[in-house]
Amino acid sequence: MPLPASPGPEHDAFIAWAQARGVTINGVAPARLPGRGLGVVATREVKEGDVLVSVPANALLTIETKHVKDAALPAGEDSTVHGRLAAYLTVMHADDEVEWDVWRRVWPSRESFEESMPLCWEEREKDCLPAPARDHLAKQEAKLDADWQLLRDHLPDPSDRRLYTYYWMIVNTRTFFWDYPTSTSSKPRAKKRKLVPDDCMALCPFMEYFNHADEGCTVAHTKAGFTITSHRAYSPGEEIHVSYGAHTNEFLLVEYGFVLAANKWDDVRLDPVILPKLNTAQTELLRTNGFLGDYAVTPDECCHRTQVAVRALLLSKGRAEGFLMGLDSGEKEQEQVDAFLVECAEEYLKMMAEKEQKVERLDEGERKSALQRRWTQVRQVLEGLRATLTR
Ligand SMILES: C[S@@+](CC[C@H](N)C(=O)[O-])C[C@H]1O[C@@H](n2cnc3c(N)ncnc32)[C@H](O)[C@@H]1O
Repeated sequence: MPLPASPGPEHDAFIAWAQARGVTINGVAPARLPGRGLGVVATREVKEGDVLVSVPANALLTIETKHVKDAALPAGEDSTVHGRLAAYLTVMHADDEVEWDVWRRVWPSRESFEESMPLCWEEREKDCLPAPARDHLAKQEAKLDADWQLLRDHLPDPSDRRLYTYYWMIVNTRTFFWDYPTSTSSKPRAKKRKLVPDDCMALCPFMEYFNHADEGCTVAHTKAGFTITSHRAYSPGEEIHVSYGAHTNEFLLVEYGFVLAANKWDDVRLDPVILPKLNTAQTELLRTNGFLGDYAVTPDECCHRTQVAVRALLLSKGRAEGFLMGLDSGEKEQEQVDAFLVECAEEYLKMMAEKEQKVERLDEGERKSALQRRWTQVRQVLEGLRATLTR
């Protein structure tokens, strides 16, 4: 594979700046990749176990970084790391002197986020998302709104929600999990603070160039900083990924603005057809046992939660409980359960036809293509499942 050209002088300047801060880059470089913005490719033969990138803790941008602390943003209980980092970036937006100016010059534009991220879509476009993605988006909107309400008065323009949203998405899509927030302070033995996982965030120079795949290089961190180590061999010119986590395509669409063509973690949730069928007692049985919702299916199988929910619908409370508690293998009624699941798949296929028509009426562009891709995948999963269960 030919080696790609540098994506531009701003990237060369950023890499030189990062290296001067102790970032090591070994056998990889950023490149422009169709449909994925920038990504990382191998510049030589890479072997499994090669350390490709290392980033020292003092090169990270976290809420412990001195100039972030100096911004003196509210740090009370309700203030999230996500919100504060986004506020810091917003405060610095018009400051040309900021030391990391060269870094933000390699970030995607506001316009490109606004195309890809459902958070910025119009209501009629959001309405075309599958229900579980729409629910996830509502939670994300609530988080953004809480951060915005808490921090807006500390920003240069408290009415510019659009700019704050841009930096909030930068933090959302470009940070790595970092739970040693005090390691950049002068106290090396400082205890690890207890943070909720959502709040363990650091912007990591260069590492953020890596795109996601369902399997990728190993990302590790210690108090000293991060390393990215190859999990397999790569040829020169080949794209190298990290995995952002075991995420479904609907999670990726809402959190990162894309869906993967091949994703071993993907599934379709049957919630929109199963939940409305449950009566109060069935709902209660499932809720009290932690089985309400998230009824995942793939073309080959239905998850245990789905098996439990269908038994709650079809069997007596006692028998459903027996299965739920693992006292009954459930084999006796498996055929009945499978037939019911085929009906659910068919109902979903009928229901989604209406959504697909709505998608067709949207303007051409990235948003419509992402929705079309997702609904095609949903259809393939449901048709595959129907074929498996009627075989
Ligand atoms: C950490 S950044 C990766 C670098 C980014 N592509 C860029 O141009 O700077 C994460 C963003 O990259 C894009 N991305 C990551 N993995 C992708 C993939 N497999 N396919 C398409 N876009 C991807 C999404 O826009 C995501 O929000």
